[in-house]
Amino acid sequence: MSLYYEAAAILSNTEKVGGSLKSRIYSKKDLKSSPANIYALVSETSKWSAVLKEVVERSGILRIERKLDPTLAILLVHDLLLARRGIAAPTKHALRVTVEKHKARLNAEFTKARLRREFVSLEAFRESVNSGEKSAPISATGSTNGTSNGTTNGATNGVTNGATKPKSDHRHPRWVRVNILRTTLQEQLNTTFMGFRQSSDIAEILSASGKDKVLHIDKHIPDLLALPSRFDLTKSRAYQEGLIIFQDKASCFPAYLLSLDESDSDMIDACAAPGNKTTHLAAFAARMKRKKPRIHAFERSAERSKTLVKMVKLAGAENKVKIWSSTDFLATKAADGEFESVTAILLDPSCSGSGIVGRDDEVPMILPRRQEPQVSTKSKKRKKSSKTALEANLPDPSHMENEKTLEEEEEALTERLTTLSSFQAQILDHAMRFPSARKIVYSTCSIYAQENEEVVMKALTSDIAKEQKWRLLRRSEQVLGLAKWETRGDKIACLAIMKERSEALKQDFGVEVLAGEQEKFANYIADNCIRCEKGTGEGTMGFFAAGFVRDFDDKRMCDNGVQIVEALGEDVVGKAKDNSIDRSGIEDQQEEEEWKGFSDDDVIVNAADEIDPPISHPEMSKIHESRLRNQSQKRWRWWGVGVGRKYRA
Ligand SMILES: C[S@@+](CC[C@H](N)C(=O)[O-])C[C@H]1O[C@@H](n2cnc3c(N)ncnc32)[C@H](O)[C@@H]1O
Repeated sequence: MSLYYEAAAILSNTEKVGGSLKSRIYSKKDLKSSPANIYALVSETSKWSAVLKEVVERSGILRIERKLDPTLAILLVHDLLLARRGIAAPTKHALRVTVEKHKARLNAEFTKARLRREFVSLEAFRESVNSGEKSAPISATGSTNGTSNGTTNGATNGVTNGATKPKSDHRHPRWVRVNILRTTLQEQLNTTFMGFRQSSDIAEILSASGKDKVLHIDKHIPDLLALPSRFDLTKSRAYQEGLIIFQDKASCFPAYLLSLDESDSDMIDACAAPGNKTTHLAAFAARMKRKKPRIHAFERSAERSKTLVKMVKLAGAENKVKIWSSTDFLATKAADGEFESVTAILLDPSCSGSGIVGRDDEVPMILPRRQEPQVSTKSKKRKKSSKTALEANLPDPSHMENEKTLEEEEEALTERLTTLSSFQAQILDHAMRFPSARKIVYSTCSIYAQENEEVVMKALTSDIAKEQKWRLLRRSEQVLGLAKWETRGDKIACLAIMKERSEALKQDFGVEVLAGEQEKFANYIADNCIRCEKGTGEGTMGFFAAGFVRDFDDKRMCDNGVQIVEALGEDVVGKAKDNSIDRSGIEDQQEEEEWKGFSDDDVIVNAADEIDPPISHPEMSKIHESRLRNQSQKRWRWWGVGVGRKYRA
């Protein structure tokens, strides 16, 4: 019986453990039931949850059985109605008895739910739900009001009360990258995908069922295919032998954006595990004719390093990749001879993972609403009249409790983003120090501007960027597929960041950027950045990528100041006072706040997992405290140093 309690507890995630549902199950040490059984129960119930919500609500069992909570109820009702052996508990177990008492009523509601969806048999209904088709909730009028991809409204446990409409009507396709280190696109089309119809329209893939043999060849990234979301390729020879790799389209942007050419030498993948981008880089490197570059792949976590080793081997990239297992990229010496010929760096650091599809939508569970017990009209009236006028005007205490939790959650998120953003800026700063590097691609699977545009803007105005003449890779210079990609950086966020700092600039240094020019600069930055949105018709996860370059030969081109002037026009106003800034104090602070690292407690399941370690290191709270104390002053100064100098120039 622990199976149902344990599954319900993991779904509720009251301890707010980070990571995907799968990793939460498999990393929990004290489970009595098998993790595989728990995961199977939860994911099967998830598929049916829109239907089961209706069945449970219409049967009214939550009103009668007060000890049953909605999560437990939906799991038990799933097994009662749909599992071959029914509820997995002794016949006399109290929970089993409680639910089985209502078997006739539940069965009747389940049949009605099936007929409302116009399925003549249970088999047809099952087949459809398993392929991800019509399990959508049915409204009172009988029309569907969403898909089974229930929304979580930002909740971390993947559970919704079913009252809200799912966020998006788009399914997420199964993206498959053909690994050209082992095969070719044509070979895969002739073998693994033999008999598949090719569709030029991604929309067709998004709406296809798991059984449809249809694929779409992506028009932005080479050797990338989209298949229906539930199409199972895990048992195919091609997947098991590394001929194809599951990799979201957005996650293919960074290696492609690095646009390796014959002038490139060695490269670094600074945050490599599980290795999707490392092996993608290796695939591009394999196309280089003149040189045989080496890829240095760094991974700080020992556990993840093992996965990296496996994935690199499976992809056939061992002879191209030097794996630096359990090695912190930040601890490398940029001037070390080993890295003297590194020309390109890929930075895909730990992030909030907020863009990942499958983290919060992975096992969407649409729960039935709690139902109040039926109270007789008489007692209702009595209750109502006993409330004083004052009591009636007080907010509902349960609502207050919710508000507090939301506030706390928001605060925790802000704190987390601040920490991540400063780590990301630090790693970008470090990458800019490699003497021969002339290309860097920075990426995250985050939707938050703090981890994206803000990091880019900080980096652009950092001392090292100015010293080493790094600038943003312009859209017009990007590889064609990505220059054509229409979803660009967040202009509004860029403008807000610009304004925020501009005010500080004015106060600290007397530099003023006129409103119109701020907008121009913000648009310029945003247009050179690339974003992917999740839940759109493009079928990508939420993602961000930006490139930085420096051209050794053309000093004018690579001058960061020139770039800003270029964006704003020569007549930009900059009335900088000649304030000399004591940089040493700022550097000392940064030294003190040396990065202590994240706890990497996610379980890596396969190479398709874009896993970011949740932050739960006890050292973190100490770092936060000191960081928060110093943060705002430091942030303004950091920005001020770069931009201030430019305007003084
Ligand atoms: C977003 S994941 C990378 C995903 C990977 N690029 C891919 O496409 O498969 C970030 C990884 O960077 C690692 N990491 C974080 N900080 C690091 C550091 N300072 N040095 C090396 N690895 C780091 C984390 O352990 C994590 O495995």
